[in-house]
Amino acid sequence: MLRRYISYTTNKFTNCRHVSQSMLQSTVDEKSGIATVTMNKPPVNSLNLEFLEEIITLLNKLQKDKVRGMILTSGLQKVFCAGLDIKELYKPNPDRLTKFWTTLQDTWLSLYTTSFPTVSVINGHSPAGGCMLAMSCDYRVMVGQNYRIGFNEAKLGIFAPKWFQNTIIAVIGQRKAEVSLTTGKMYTTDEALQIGLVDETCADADSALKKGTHFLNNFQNISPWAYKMTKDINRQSTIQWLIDNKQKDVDFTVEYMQSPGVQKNLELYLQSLKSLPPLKLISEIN
Ligand SMILES: CC/C=C\C/C=C\CCC/C=C/CC(=O)SCCNC(=O)CCNC(=O)[C@H](O)C(C)(C)COP(=O)(O)OP(=O)(O)OC[C@H]1O[C@@H](n2cnc3c(N)ncnc32)[C@H](O)[C@@H]1OP(=O)(O)O
Repeated sequence: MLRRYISYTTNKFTNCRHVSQSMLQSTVDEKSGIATVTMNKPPVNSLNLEFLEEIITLLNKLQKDKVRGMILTSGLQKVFCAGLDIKELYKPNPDRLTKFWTTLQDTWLSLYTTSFPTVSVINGHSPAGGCMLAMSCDYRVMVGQNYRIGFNEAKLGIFAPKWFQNTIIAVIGQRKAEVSLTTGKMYTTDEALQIGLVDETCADADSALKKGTHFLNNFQNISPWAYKMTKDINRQSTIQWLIDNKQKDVDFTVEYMQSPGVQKNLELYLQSLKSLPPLKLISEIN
């Protein structure tokens, strides 16, 4: 297990509080109370067990600190988040896979039900679980024209669980979600804006952070209680479904992922990741 550490410092010149874990950096602006959380797990911010555990720990901390909002972004050059770490799914140890999937459910529950508003600034490619991370925030701003976003699970020969699909339906609607999930299409920034996968686009990361802050400022005069109750009621059926079916979802996934057909598909996909030239894969799957 990676050595993990958390440190808290306050910078007296910028009035920002920094929380640094090994794969996540968080800076809270003292004046606005907005936390900027930067994912930094090279090469591609893939979601493995330890990374998910860090995300949950940080969300709990931000909740305890009563931040007013959070912006989630990436510190990497061209990837927001490459989705689930495929190494957690390929030739898995059943005990670890059980823990991984349970932690994934808990991460989603924590992020989807935060007591503070959340924005993702998508400053790089964002396939599958990476797109889901963005969908689980309240608002999305995508940067530039060079990146792709979408749900390419079908291209890996796997499918997204019900709670995952319902989260997408809540954002883009049933029909678009079905087409998007069954075709595995990866969208350009403009296409993503057009189908409602993202709320705004802009040329550079700085402007995207400003747009994110602008969205969070909408809540300055909204009671945190009214915000949280409204969000809970809106998202209740999907959240409740997962709470009621957590164990079933884990048992099914652990069995399904270990089946020979799924393992063969993942093996072929991992090989294609290695053999294709940089970024070819994402463009191939458009
Ligand atoms: C709150 C919870 C949120 C969400 C989750 C909820 C539910 C999830 C349930 C649904 C299931 C989802 C399934 C998935 O997410 S599977 C993952 C799908 N991801 C992909 O298909 C991305 C594949 N990667 C790429 O297309 C490119 O790597 C990318 C465009 C991202 C970056 O290209 P670049 O040229 O910059 O880098 P590469 O040379 O391709 O990669 C560098 C090394 O990283 C390895 N890699 C890439 N992606 C992954 C990954 N997802 N998992 C593990 N490893 C990955 C790649 O193999 C390279 O490795 P080395 O060759 O250097 O060893």
